[in-house]
Amino acid sequence: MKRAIILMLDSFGIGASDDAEKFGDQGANTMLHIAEQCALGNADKGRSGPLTIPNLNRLGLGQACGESGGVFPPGLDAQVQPIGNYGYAAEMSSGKDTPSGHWEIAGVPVLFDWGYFSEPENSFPQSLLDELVKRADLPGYLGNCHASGTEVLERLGEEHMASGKPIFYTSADSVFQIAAHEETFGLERLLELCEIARELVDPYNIGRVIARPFVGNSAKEFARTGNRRDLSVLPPAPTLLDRMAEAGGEVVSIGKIADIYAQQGITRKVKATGLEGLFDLTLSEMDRQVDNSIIFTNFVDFDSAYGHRRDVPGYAAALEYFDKRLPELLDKLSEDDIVILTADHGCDPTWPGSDHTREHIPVIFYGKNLPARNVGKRDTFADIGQTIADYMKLPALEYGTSFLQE
Ligand SMILES: O=P(O)(O)O[C@H]1O[C@H](CO)[C@@H](O)[C@H]1O
Ligand SMILES: [Mn+2]
Ligand SMILES: [Mn+2]
Repeated sequence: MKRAIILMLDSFGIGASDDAEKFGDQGANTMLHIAEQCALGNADKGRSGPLTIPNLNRLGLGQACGESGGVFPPGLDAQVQPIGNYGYAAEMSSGKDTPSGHWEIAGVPVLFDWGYFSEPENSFPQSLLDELVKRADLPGYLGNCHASGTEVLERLGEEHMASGKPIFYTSADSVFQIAAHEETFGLERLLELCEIARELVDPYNIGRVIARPFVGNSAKEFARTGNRRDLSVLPPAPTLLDRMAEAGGEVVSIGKIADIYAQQGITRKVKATGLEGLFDLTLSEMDRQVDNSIIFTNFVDFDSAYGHRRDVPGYAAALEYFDKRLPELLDKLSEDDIVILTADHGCDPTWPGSDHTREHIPVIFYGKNLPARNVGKRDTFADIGQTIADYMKLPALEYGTSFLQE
């Protein structure tokens, strides 16, 4: 049995890339800064002490982070001999967003520029808003600004409930986000509204419309639910996932993977909420023992619950939880399975603002028969997809170099 299990730790960057300055992110380093804050005793909420991720470190994560940013993350054992292939990759794509990162990993970098709604206030064109109000028969809208998704709920959630006007907001990413109450506005209605918005933002070249349903009765109680939906444009070319599906293999999407690839190349789709649920589902999908398959999980909480919220102890605790469970997953590997641990961009919780950070991502491959080594700096995330394509004996992708051939 031969499978590639891809564990995408959404936003887990390991050091600013050479072009980070262009994004205002020079010096950002999600992993290093979390480890530093933990080592300093500044992340003792709900957890304590140095960042404890021995299993990830054994695969080569500490070394990869050290090589990427020039500083070995404090608290991790620098003497450990990695058992994985480890390195780091820079992004070729123009943006530091989720689809760009995911598609490039699967061999399809985004070489064009996305459209952005860059004005902090009155962010959306009036004609777009008017059309959306008309087509979706809305009493109006709230927001129309750049915002953090949790702050905007605190600020406008109650007014939304009282008026029935949905909350429109965006960020530094190419997104049109719509927050609405699951019960008072209705989940179905929110999803329909997002479908209309998707059509209307196409001419603006916007990567995603995101439905952000929430529940709760007052500003203090509002909580976003697992019913988030990402309506993405199609990847510009076939990805690793399409290659696998065309070759008759199985491609399992766990979490938001299918949404991010706009359902392309996915043969099976399962969902769960939260780190624990996503981890459990990854294990149960592995238990199905389907030969010639890709099992691809997006662990979104690292990004949405901790990175964007600038929550260092939360991010650290999530990494430690993930690390603790990793041996269960490694125990399920057959002789020919490989596990890939990576990310799609950074979201340094010590960085100003609430946006992503332009960073290198970890490139960690582990398989029982894969000799451990340092694969160094990779010039594109696509090296990950190309290496998987090579390992799974799929036709070569257009971008990326397989490090199995080096
Ligand atoms: O602040 P929240 O709603 O989590 O939004 C974040 O999530 C979006 C998609 O990843 C990003 O564009 C960023 O705006
Ligand atoms: Mn992401
Ligand atoms: Mn994000």
